[in-house]
Amino acid sequence: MATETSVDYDRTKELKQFDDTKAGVKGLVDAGILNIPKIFVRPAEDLAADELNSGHKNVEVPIIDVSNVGDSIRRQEIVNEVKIASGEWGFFQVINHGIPLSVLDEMIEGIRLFNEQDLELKMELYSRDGAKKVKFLSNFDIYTSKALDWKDTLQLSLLDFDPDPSEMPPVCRKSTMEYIKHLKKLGETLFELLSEALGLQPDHLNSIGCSKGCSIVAHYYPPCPQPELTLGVRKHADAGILTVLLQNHIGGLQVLHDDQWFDVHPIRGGLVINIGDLLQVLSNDKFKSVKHRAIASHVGPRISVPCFFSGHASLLDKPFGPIKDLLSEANPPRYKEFLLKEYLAKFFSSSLDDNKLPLDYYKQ
Ligand SMILES: O=C(O)CCC(=O)C(=O)O
Ligand SMILES: [Fe+2]
Repeated sequence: MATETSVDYDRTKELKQFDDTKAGVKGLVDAGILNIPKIFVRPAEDLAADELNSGHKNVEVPIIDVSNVGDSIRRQEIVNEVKIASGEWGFFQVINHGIPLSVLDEMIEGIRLFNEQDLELKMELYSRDGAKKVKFLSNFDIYTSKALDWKDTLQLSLLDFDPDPSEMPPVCRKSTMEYIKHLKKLGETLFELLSEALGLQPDHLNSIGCSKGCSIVAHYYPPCPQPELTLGVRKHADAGILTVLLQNHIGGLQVLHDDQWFDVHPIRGGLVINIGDLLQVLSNDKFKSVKHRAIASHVGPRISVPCFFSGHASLLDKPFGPIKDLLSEANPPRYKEFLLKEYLAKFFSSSLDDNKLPLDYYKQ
């Protein structure tokens, strides 16, 4: 018992020392470390378990070409592809979605510049304050996780998709504002397609507020000297409604499908879309929120910019559960109704390592 306490104490101290630098993982790499600190090393049993199910390569996460989505025949085909991908994989990539390549490239470049600017400027934003709309940090669950992830994050909460530009970090302000404008439109299109894929009116998910608010969580994964000992992001499912993820060319995102990890290969100009826990609930399990992770790598930086659509703030106090129009005697609700604010509080107070997901509390 005494030993356990002293081990815990040392770990807590190390975590705090790392946190206090406010320099994140990039700070470690800039200092020239050759061995990753212990706080990033995954438990031996997790490392061993990975050996069993790595690397099935001959099947790809579905790629959906959404050009001509306004053409009624093509739209039906796209809706069908979205339905199959959302039900079987929980993941797909979209291409020809209408966001110009220059906007995507500049968004990634803005995040690179943010992370590579003078440390003093980044440190000013380093915070764990949940109320802050713009903040920089490493590992949101730093003090509760089994091992830290090899990444730093810039978090931007965009309630109503209408941020005040002056709150954005200057170095990525213009690129982010431009990207957000396009993202809002793409979000609405995706929620239309997903509504149709569920057999609902096209505006159903938009009209309940699904596309009305999001958080952009831009990750910067520095090159890692011992990538086999850690991860970029641990295995988890996304807690929101829908995630739209932009990534640079490095790769590393993997999806769990049939108990195997599959790489999500970066496609230039493509965006990765995945169903979050809340859309699994809304769809009464027709769509799957699937576990995924990002591996660490000797090469980098990898940059990824997930946008988590989590709905309009007005949803927070209303009962949330499977969409009533989808329910019948043959398809009874698989979740009891809950309040989104309670669900989110559960998510943010737990760690990505927790076996019991917030969603499990409401399963019936
Ligand atoms: O960086 C990635 O590709 C994945 C990030 C992710 O899954 C997350 O932030 O929830
Ligand atoms: Fe995720």
